[in-house]
Amino acid sequence: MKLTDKILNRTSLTPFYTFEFFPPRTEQGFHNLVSRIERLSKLDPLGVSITWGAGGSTKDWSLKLASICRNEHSIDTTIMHLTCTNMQVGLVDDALRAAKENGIRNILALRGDPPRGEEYWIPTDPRFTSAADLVKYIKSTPEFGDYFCVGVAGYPDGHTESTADEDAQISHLKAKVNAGAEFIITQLFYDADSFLRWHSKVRTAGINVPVIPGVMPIQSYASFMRLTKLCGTRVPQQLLDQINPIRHDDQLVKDLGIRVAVDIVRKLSQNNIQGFHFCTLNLEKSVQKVLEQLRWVGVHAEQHNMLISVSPDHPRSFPPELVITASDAAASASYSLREIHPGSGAMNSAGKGELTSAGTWDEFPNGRFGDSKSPAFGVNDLWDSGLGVTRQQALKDWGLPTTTDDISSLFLRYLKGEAPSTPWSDEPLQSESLPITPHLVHLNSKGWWTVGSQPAVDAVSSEDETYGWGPKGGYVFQKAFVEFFCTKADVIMLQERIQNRGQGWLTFFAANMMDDYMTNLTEEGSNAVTWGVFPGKEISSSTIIERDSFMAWKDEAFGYWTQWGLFHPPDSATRKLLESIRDERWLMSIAHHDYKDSNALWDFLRSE
Ligand SMILES: Cc1cc2nc3c(=O)[nH]c(=O)nc-3n(C[C@H](O)[C@H](O)[C@H](O)COP(=O)(O)OP(=O)(O)OC[C@H]3O[C@@H](n4cnc5c(N)ncnc54)[C@H](O)[C@@H]3O)c2cc1C
Ligand SMILES: NC(=O)c1ccc[n+]([C@@H]2O[C@H](COP(=O)([O-])OP(=O)(O)OC[C@H]3O[C@@H](n4cnc5c(N)ncnc54)[C@H](O)[C@@H]3O)[C@@H](O)[C@H]2O)c1
Repeated sequence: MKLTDKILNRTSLTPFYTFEFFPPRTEQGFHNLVSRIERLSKLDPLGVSITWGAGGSTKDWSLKLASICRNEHSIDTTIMHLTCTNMQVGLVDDALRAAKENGIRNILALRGDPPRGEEYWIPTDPRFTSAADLVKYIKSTPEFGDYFCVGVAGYPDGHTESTADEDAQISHLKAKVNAGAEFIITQLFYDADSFLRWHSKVRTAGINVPVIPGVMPIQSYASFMRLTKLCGTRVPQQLLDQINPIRHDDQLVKDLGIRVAVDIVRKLSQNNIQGFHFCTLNLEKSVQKVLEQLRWVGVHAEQHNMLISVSPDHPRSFPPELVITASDAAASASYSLREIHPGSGAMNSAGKGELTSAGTWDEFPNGRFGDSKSPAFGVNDLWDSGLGVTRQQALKDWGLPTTTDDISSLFLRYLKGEAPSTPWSDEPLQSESLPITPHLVHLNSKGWWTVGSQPAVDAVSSEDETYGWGPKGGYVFQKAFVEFFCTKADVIMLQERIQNRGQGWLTFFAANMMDDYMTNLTEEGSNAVTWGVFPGKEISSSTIIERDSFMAWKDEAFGYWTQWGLFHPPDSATRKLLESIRDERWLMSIAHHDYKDSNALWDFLRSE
């Protein structure tokens, strides 16, 4: 069903809400997301939306997920995001056709990555340079025009790239509506007053289609800081003052995130905003809590709904498992660090409290890269926008390498703080890396280009400024690991040394672009390399290195060589170098399990 029809046909005055999901990185994550969406559909969202990886990078998974929502979970209002720039010729039509064949009637029409100029030399569809082009195209193509309800994005805090003032940006939004857009979903924001001011300007400008504000309950300090930066969202000082002192306590951060989302939604709904778009980050607990606290789901919702329904004959009904009692509410008020992994049986248990127990297994860990089975695994940005830098920035920061020594030199400059980033590390080294920096310098000097690492840590306070995470009063542990690109000969040499001299302390994964793979772990082998022990909780592992997560990450890691190369002409020495490295090198991850010996990994790697 078209979203606009669904909005028009509503009888309840309770605001509506939609949930946004992205296609997970791993098959297990995908499978778990499907169950998650099924559970969340019981919260009675008006619809769900599925993001589209930049340039079509997730096209098959986005379509599959949208189709499952529409056809298996009977979420008749499924919105598929679709970007148009940097898409290969024909992909827009293919995607629209596939959506139509699967009964998906709503498209969020987006521009996507900034259009690439000729300098990129890849064949992309020249018809599309902005979202307005896509809206016009859908609406003017007989095959699609009437079938799809088309929405566009709005930016209450302004668009990151735009230098235009607010009025000009609102005129641009109006141009998208004039082109045929029927609803607007907004970018995330955390200043409700500022949103209301922007919204009233939007209405004054004559934009009358539904405007659905994007709300993201904060899930972790790191993802909040990263995503607000990427989206150009202004974070009010008051919120920074609240979150900064608790940033090491994941539980308190999640609780704050729920409170902030509830406050924003409450304020907006008191000011006649009729619907909300929740960015779930593929997690379910926070959104569920927000809706409970607003009393839009649960036993209160029925009372609330009865009170404000337009027609008392048609109150919104809720499935019995969502009707929570006072004791359930008390139990769910405190989160459990318990990891209920899929397959343990808990995922399938139906009935009262189902959402609470089945949905929490991956709330924590939310550490460095989490659990590959989690639908939320590997979320670095919301739509896979890749390197996230402009060509000018890439040239400025990473130069024009033509030899492998130039590459080593970039990595060394990064480690010394002289280069702000590498394609694999968009932020400067974290303070935890300082004690191991000389070792990293040594590895990079010999052409083992490191992309990630951590030092060994033995029972440091969970409140420690550098290493701490999780609730207060706990202790955290880390095994040393390092991940780097090297030659196949290096992988074979290290494999032999690990086997002959590692005394069982070292495990590794290595793979190349073509999925050739080596490890000394068994098929099911898994390494928890970061864990914490907290009062009254089970042990929590926040970083696990295992086959699936490594293989998902290595695809991304090799993809960055390709994306870096695209900044340079095909015949250039730089492009050729980057592509040959991508095609020939391996990515290797080595962990040392003796976390009590902080030098063990580094001594091993230095020994000849
Ligand atoms: C709710 C939401 C969902 C999203 N989902 C995805 C997703 O699934 N996948 C993905 O890759 N990205 C997604 N994005 C990100 C989006 O692709 C980027 O923000 C992109 O940079 C801009 O897309 P747009 O559709 O808003 O572009 P446009 O509306 O085309 O605007 C792009 C830029 O050009 C400026 N501009 C263009 N024409 C004019 C004009 N005539 N006058 C003035 N300014 C102009 C705009 O102000 C803006 O700065 C999403 C964003 C939002 C808010
Ligand atoms: N299963 C896996 O093997 C897997 C899966 C996903 C991600 N990853 C790794 O996780 C990293 C991304 O995780 P994150 O977003 O939490 O990263 P992060 O920013 O937290 O960095 C992780 C750690 O690596 C250090 N680091 C950063 N750049 C480095 C470099 N060039 N050399 C050595 N150390 C460096 C940082 O200081 C930090 O201590 C990737 O770089 C990758 O190494 C691994």
